[in-house]
Amino acid sequence: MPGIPTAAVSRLVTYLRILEELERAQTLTTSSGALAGRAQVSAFQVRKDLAYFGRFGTRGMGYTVSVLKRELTRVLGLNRSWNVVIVGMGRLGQAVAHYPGASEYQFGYVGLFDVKTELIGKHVDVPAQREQVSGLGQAPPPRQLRIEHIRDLADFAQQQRGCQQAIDMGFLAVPPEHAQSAAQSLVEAGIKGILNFAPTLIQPRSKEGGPLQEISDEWRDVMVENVDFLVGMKRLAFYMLNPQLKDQDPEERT
Ligand SMILES: NC(=O)c1ccc[n+]([C@@H]2O[C@H](COP(=O)([O-])OP(=O)(O)OC[C@H]3O[C@@H](n4cnc5c(N)ncnc54)[C@H](O)[C@@H]3O)[C@@H](O)[C@H]2O)c1
Repeated sequence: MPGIPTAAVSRLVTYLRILEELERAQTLTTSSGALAGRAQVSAFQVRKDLAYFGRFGTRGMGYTVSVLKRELTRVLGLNRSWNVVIVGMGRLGQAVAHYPGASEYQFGYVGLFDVKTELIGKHVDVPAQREQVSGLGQAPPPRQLRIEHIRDLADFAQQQRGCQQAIDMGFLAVPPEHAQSAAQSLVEAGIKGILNFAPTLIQPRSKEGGPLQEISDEWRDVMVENVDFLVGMKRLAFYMLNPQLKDQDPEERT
């Protein structure tokens, strides 16, 4: 598959959300025009984004909502479960742990880590993982997880692998000055996906003695996604002051 623009993948998430709303409203079919209207992009853009992954509709007939929803769920990898640990159980870590939305997409918290003595051993309610992606069933009651010390992460990850429950992702919710070392702990524990909430860039470690761009083995294939709501606020401020500069990306024009 050729490289796919990040913006296209973000839009797929938006289309999936729209399809879920359509399904809740018991709408059976939709079209690229209708999806485009709700997603505020062009119909051409919707067709182009979907075409990266295959053919989902019938020309002139549009899309069956349930089929397109199922296909986008599959394309986005949301039809399988993802085991997640949260590193940093301060204000943000606790809020993320409690938020039930992630479990609707099979993101299940399996471990919570921190360094603060007063937090270690504390139990935190996390949402139970849903068996089905449909999100229509009754939410199961929450589970409790114990906050562990970050130095126990590698052993914990190994135990998880031993029972076929390998950790897929780590959510990094530590202060920026600790983000790099916490990311290193995740990577040394064999975790390949990092969702970094700290306002700092995580740098892959280079091979010892090698050139800077030569990534060390444990960092190979590690994916880092940065999440920062302040980026959205700054962009909003810019466009509020410069509304005439708000335009679609060139690739979004029909
Ligand atoms: N992306 C966003 O939109 C967004 C929003 C809010 C906060 N943040 C960022 O998220 C991070 C956390 O914010 P907060 O308000 O929860 O901070 P906080 O101080 O309440 O919590 C941080 C926690 O990380 C722990 N910690 C420090 N070093 C650690 C390590 N090496 N391993 C494990 N745990 C460690 C601390 O003991 C503390 O409990 C900050 O970097 C903040 O800037 C991002």
